[in-house]
Amino acid sequence: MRPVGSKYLLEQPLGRGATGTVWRARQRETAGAEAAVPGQPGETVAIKVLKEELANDADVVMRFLRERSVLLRLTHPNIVRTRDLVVEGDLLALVMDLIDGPDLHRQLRENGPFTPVAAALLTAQIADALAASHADGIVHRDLKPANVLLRTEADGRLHPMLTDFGIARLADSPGLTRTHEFVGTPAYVAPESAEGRPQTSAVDIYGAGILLYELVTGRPPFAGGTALEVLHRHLSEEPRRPSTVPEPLWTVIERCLSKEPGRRPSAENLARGLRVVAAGIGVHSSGAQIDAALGVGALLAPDPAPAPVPGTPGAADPTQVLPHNAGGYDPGAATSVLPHSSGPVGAADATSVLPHTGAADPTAVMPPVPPRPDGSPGGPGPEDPHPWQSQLRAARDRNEQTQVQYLDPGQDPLRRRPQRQQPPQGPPHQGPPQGPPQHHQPQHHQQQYAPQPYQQHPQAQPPQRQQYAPPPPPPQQVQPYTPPQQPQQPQQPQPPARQPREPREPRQRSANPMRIPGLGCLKGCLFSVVMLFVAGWLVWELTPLQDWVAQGKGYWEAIGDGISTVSNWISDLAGSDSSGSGDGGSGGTTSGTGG
Ligand SMILES: Nc1ncnc2c1ncn2[C@@H]1O[C@H](COP(=O)(O)OP(=O)(O)OP(=O)(O)O)[C@@H](O)[C@H]1O
Repeated sequence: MRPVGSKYLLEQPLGRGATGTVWRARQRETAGAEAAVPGQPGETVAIKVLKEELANDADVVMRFLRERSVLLRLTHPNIVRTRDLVVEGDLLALVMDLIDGPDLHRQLRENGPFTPVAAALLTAQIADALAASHADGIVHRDLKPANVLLRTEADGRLHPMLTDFGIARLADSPGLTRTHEFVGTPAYVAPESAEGRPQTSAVDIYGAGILLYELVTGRPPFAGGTALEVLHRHLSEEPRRPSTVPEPLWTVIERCLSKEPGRRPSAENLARGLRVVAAGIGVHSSGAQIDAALGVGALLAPDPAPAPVPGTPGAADPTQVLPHNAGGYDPGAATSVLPHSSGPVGAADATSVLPHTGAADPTAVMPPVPPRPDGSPGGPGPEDPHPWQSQLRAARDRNEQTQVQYLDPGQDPLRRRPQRQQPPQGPPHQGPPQGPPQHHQPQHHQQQYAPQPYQQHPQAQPPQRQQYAPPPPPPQQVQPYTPPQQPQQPQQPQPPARQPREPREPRQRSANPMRIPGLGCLKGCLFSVVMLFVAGWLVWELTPLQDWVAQGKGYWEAIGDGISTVSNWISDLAGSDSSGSGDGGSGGTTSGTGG
């Protein structure tokens, strides 16, 4: 057990993410006034120990200290409370309430999609949490199912709690972004983040829209073979409505996923709209509730003053106390996806950071941008392309290094998620199924909400408690990936031609020289002939065959002679035995006379 400061003891790792490892820990002594929750000795807590790369970055430490008060004051029934922040030597840690329950990502994998009503009500609670944090000027920036923990209430209901608030913000260090390594969750990245445009709290609404879509269908709307393909789809493709999603719920999802941040609803309006939708799509909904749900679009007004994300182009940072960076930080460098260091981490899935070679889930390590030709560390200058564009180029140079695929959760020892059936080796999932009736509808799991098939939607499936089996990948519908236009960019290098296969080593034969593979083979035949030859020679030499042949005897005659010789020899032997027993002294004479 490792101490964290003087007040906490790490007991057991609970899981590992891109920014650090979360531990179950125990409080040793009551924390001081600097902690939001002093706690009691013996109390169990969760502690996120930030990765060394973050802890060793002076800018992150500064930000950690500066934002301490912001993080500690953020309290809401749907937000995991940060109790304390520990800075000790090389260690940065966030002490949180321990939530005994799975995260939403795991819940989805184990139980399949939610019913539309359950998904709407759950997302409404997440929107409540966002509304509270946005009102405080805090943008989450990494909203996804893995960051929603589910606490089981006394009555069995699942209570969602948003976690990892401020982590993206802490990790958004100029020092780290200067190294040009980015980690992100492409499946949940808002178009403006992917493009490096100014970001506001609307990025969280986009994330909520993706999450809501995933809750009802079992998978995010934009997937692809590589992280870059996924990002490109966020920028260029409109999501398609799966037949299982009721119309009013689709109106909400569509507005959240608007490419234009200004069209997305505020978190508060999103929460309200989702509750109206949930009330209007149930089996017991009244006519008025149904009408209200159908008119939900009117409720989804955008936020007139969205909270800006500090450090993104054009965004002011209202909480800025210290100079953003003494080292000439280019804000443009921090605006891609969640910046972070490198390193393969357990997958699972969603936020998982995956090995460069591998592939996995909608989360991947963005490839590091190579240093500049002049050998400098590679920090972007004012004329340089946006980091994401550099990422594009680097990834294409590296060819397939940024591939993302679903990672077998069984390979992730930390998550220990159940095996997810991989779709057969077909094209990656390209969005929701559409068009003609589907034969493989995802099975909804019901949670604690009443199953309420949507009355307006004849195709809505009744929820069933069944083992989740993801639907097979729908037919490919996306155009081949083309990177964004870049007039100033030199011609992108073509991916290297496929290397010819190395010649195989000659096949190794068995080391056993005596092995006869079969009589049909030449070796076996030769060996058999040799054996017969040797056996014949031995018979010729060791038997009286030569004599018989010399005497010109026939075969049967020779056999008869042989038999009589043997029988004589036996009878002589028997005679000598009996005379030997009757007269021991004359035994030798009898034998000699007979001979
Ligand atoms: N307060 C908590 N109580 C109990 N378990 C937690 C708590 N916070 C996180 N966990 C668990 O720890 C694991 C790792 O959490 P973490 O937030 O590091 O992962 P992540 O969200 O996948 O990664 P990322 O850092 O990229 O967001 C998750 O499986 C989560 O369920």
